[in-house]
This record gives sequence, structure tokens and C-alpha cells, in this order.
Amino acid sequence: MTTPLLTVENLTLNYRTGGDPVQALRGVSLTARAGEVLGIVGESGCGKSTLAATLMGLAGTNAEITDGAVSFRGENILTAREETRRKLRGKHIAMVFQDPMTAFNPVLTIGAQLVDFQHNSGTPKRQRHSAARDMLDRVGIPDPDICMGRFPHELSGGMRQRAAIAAALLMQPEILIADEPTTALDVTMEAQIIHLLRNLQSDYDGAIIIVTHQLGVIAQLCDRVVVMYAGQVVEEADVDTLFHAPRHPYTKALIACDPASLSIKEKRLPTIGGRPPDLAHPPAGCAFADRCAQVEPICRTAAPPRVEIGPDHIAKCHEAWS
Ligand SMILES: Nc1ncnc2c1ncn2[C@@H]1O[C@H](COP(=O)(O)OP(=O)(O)OP(=O)(O)O)[C@@H](O)[C@H]1O
Repeated sequence: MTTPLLTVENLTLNYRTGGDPVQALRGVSLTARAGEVLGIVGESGCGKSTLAATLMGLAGTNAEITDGAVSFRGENILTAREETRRKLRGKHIAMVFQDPMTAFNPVLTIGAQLVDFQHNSGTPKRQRHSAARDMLDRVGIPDPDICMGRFPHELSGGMRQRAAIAAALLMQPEILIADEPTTALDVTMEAQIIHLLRNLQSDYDGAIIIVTHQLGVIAQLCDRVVVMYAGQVVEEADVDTLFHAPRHPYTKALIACDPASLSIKEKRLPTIGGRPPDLAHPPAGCAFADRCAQVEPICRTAAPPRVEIGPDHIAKCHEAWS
């Protein structure tokens, strides 16, 4: 097993609101290892984006981390000085967002921005220019020289996302976090970006973390998967085990109720009856109990244990063995 690059331990985060705090992350633990693609999947509101932002040291201003650690190569990002965090973000951990426009300044050309993103690299401008051009080529932009002179709005959505991936990769980060990288794209573009990310993975030594609500993206891209529900990790497994031998009733329901969702054409997670709990008042027992087909009385009163089903396979459930 390779050493973890990033370790998240018992991460607990509340959003301060006018009323009771929203408990967006409730004891999240996971690891991302060099050379793997880790998927984080769950329905809207389960805490995926909060987790991704916190991994970048970018939790919102009303977010309060009340417990836990996020360690990159052994250093806790959460307690590091802002300068260290900025360096980590610029050089070691990069992020690609759902809307690639957010990666770029609309009034500067793609080339000017890609050159500028490397300003801390210490290399001369001409070298940065050719590194930018080569990276656009590597992410499959057909005419990188022309693209360098274009403004962001002059590119199609798919090309813009490629350019955003190029921007993220320019500093050769050890961790690439992609938050819903294909959600804003049409099916054809989406397939192309998945293909690109899969190809990148083969010659990338770092870890790629994909945050998505699409099981199809997970199935096509990931080595290992973390399933989140109501601010917690409810199951973690390698991708084959997750799809063929899921142990948490939430994962089972997602997969069983709509096998077609494994196609990337399906943009939504399959719907299962009921709704997740209000994270300002999560229940004492299992957060999934009200929607669970296997619910037992204990599920309503006691928090489920973290059960180790096998190597690298855990499920947080009272009924994980049934
Ligand atoms: N700034 C904020 N202030 C208060 N509550 C917030 C804030 N941001 C997110 N939340 C709440 O925290 C919980 C987790 O939200 P988050 O956006 O991380 O989930 P998500 O799984 O990424 O959902 P989506 O896919 O819809 O973005 C939700 O209940 C959400 O309403």
C-alpha cells in the first residue's frame, strides 16, 4: 500500500448561522494516496464541497473547525500559518472547480494568466510561456498557440475546463482536487474531460480527488471511493467492491435503485425515498435511519460504529454484517 499524501482525521466543521450551527462535517476521516484517484460521492448537502474547500484550507468565513486534522505529508494544514497554507495551495495542492470561469480573470488572455500563475516558479517568462503552451497541448487543446491568445469567454465550456485543468497542473501539484469537474458540461464534453483525467492519471504521480454526485463519474474514473451522507463518511472501498459488494444500506440503495446511473449520461444521483436530516439538528442515532430498508431499533438511538469489513473497506453501520 502506498503512503498517504493527504490524511483527514475526524474532521468536524460547523457553519455559524443566525440559529443553531449547521454541522456540515461530522468526524470525517479519509486518506488520499499517491498515484490513485479517490472519489468522494454523495447527494446534495452531504458536505462534499465543504470537505473539498477545507482540504485546500479554504473553508468559508462562517466555518468553524471544531475538531480534527488535515495533514499533507504529515503537516497539519489546519494549524499551519497562512503563508504555509498559501504555498501549499499554490504549489502542492490545486483545485479545479465545476465552473471553469472561476479559474480565470475574464479580461486577461488564457496565455497571460497561465504565464502569471507560474510567477513563483523562478523561471524566466519565455520558459513559463512555453510551459503554459505545452500544458495546453497536454490537456488536448487542439491549437495551443491560438488558445494562449484567447480570452476565457472565447473558449467553449469543454475547452475552458481543459484550460482550467492545465492551470491547476502547471505547478505540478501533488494533489489535484476536482469539485464536480464535469457537471457543467454537456455529455460529449463530459466524456472528453473524463477521458482526459483518466489519461492524466496514468502519468501523474500525485493523488487526484474527484468530488461528484455522479456514480458514473466514480465508476469510470476512480480507484477508491468515499461515500458521504449527512456530513459523515458512511462507506469507503475500492471501486469494484463498492459497486459489487456495498455494505452500507445508503450505498446499496444508490446502486440498486438505478443501475443506469453508472452511465455518465445520468447527471443526478438516483433518488431514494425520504430526505437527509437537517444538519442543524442531526439525529442521535444513524442519520440514514429514516430512509433505511434495514433499520433496527438501535439505529435510532446509538451512533453507528465504523466497521472494518476488509482491507480498505469500511462501513459506518449497525447492520454492516447483515
Ligand atoms: N456558508 C454556509 N453557511 C451555512 N451553511 C452552509 C454553508 N455552506 C454550506 N452549508 C450547508 O452545509 C451543508 C453541506 O453543504 P455542502 O455544500 O458542503 O454540500 P455538498 O454535498 O457539496 O452539496 P452540493 O452538491 O449541493 O454543493 C449543507 O447543509 C449546506 O446547506
